[in-house]
Amino acid sequence: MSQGVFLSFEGIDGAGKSSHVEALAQAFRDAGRAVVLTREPGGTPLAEQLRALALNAPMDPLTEALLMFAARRDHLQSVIEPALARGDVVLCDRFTDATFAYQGYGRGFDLAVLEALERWVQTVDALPGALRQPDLTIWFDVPVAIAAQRLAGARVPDRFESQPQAFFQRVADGYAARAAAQPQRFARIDGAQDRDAVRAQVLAAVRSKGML
Ligand SMILES: Nc1ncnc2c1ncn2[C@@H]1O[C@H](COP(=O)(O)OP(=O)(O)O)[C@@H](O)[C@H]1O
Ligand SMILES: Cc1cn([C@H]2C[C@H](O)[C@@H](COP(=O)(O)OP(=O)(O)O)O2)c(=O)[nH]c1=O
Repeated sequence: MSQGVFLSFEGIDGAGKSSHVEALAQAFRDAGRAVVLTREPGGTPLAEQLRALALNAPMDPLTEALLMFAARRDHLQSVIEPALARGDVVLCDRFTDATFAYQGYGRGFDLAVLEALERWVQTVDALPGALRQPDLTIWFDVPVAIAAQRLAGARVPDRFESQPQAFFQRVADGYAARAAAQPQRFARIDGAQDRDAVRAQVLAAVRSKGML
């Protein structure tokens, strides 16, 4: 049986990540792997309900962080852990780095509290003494102005997408800080390139880790 693989995709809104998750899923399927394509917040019926609240209802930063982690716990227990136990490839559009980047750096919420919640939520039976983390995080790094340009007119903005560029600059700085702190887990993609170049860079990053 193959070993389970857990990949997450991160970046500010409009960075272009969602456009590439499906292409990568197909590459894994072509290589004979079973793929679970999922997203956060969301990925289970309960977590999708929490997503709708988190993205649309006004709330304070602690409530927002708790909803993100509540959704994550359900998602881990119901979808991600069973998939990894089966040996599947899990491709997750955002994971905990998004909580640090958006709630922590973007909203200015206490990073130590987020770390405590992360410990509670990502402690799983399969990993005694360790936390569940992605094996690889594909980080789409794009200047804030380019991401805003891509989003303009593309869809109706939610509570996050309607934030000012200064918010997204803090979120982007948050991703950069996390990537610098854990360089072995992050693959930085230059998301300002055209789609074909971005796709090639994503595939190369995954191949260089021996996952494909
Ligand atoms: N490399 C790219 N160049 C130009 N536009 C892009 C590129 N990648 C995605 N887009 C467009 O930018 C918008 C946001 O892309 P999306 O994949 O939804 O971003 P995200 O999931 O990171 O928010 C979409 O309209 C998409 O078609
Ligand atoms: C997972 C997660 C997402 N978010 C935000 C980032 C995005 O603005 C939003 C939804 O993410 P996403 O699914 O990437 O949005 P879209 O499909 O519209 O591109 O939720 C957080 O603030 N914290 C989190 O922990």
